[in-house]
Amino acid sequence: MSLRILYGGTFDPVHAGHLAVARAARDTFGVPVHLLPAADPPHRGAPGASARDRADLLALALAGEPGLAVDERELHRPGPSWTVDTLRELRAEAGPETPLAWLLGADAFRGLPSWHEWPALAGLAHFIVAVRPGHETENLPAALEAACTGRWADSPLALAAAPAGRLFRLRLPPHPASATELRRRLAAGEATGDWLAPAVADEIARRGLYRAG
Ligand SMILES: Nc1ncnc2c1ncn2[C@@H]1O[C@H](COP(=O)(O)OP(=O)(O)OP(=O)(O)O)[C@@H](O)[C@H]1O
Ligand SMILES: O=C(O)c1ccc[n+]([C@@H]2O[C@H](COP(=O)([O-])O)[C@@H](O)[C@H]2O)c1
Repeated sequence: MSLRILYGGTFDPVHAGHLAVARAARDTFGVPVHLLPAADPPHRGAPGASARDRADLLALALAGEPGLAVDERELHRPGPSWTVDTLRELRAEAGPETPLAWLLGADAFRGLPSWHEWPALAGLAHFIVAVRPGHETENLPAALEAACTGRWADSPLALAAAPAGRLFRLRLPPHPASATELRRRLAAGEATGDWLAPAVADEIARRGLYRAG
């Protein structure tokens, strides 16, 4: 059974760094990547745009991109969008043998021990960790280092060969885009350069999103 890659995020808004990570995973593993906007993202304040707006912008960013698709399942579940719940849902649909992988940036990965029911995660999926400027995938916090020992895979093939429990470092040219910086620029009326897809920038302006006050 082929690997299914899931890429969760707040996507507030989706930017060129997200797209670079999703494309690199698609091309490295040769399978589609499903992007899941978090309705009520845990461990952070309320997003600057509604879940509906963020999901719509994500769909615009992915239009015409082969092998990248939006999965809105977290928008249909009340309460915090815990990843463990999403993975349990996906595991129930896919069955016990299908390899599942959760894709995330190195900054999010370092925070994994604070995630809801984090010891259960490795039994549900692999983790694919994308490089991000300023965030190492080495020298991990002790609890995470202990949980990762012996699980790092050198080849993408290792993830297709087991349903869950392995880790893979996704190498790509580090991309500096950040949604926090984008929201600041949008609120200040500053140029956003090439961090936003043109259709996304147009729709943000049309809906009046991320304006100051
Ligand atoms: N430039 C980037 N390079 C690598 N990974 C990234 C990059 N931007 C975001 N990610 C990863 O994508 C996922 C979703 O990120 P998120 O939507 O929180 O974007 P963000 O730019 O980190 O936003 P914010 O500044 O609001 O925290 C996370 O796993 C994050 O680590
Ligand atoms: O389940 C958790 O406890 C948890 C804690 C922090 C982040 N996450 C998920 O990790 C993904 C990236 O989060 P963020 O905040 O960097 O956009 C997104 O899908 C979040 O729902 C999940």
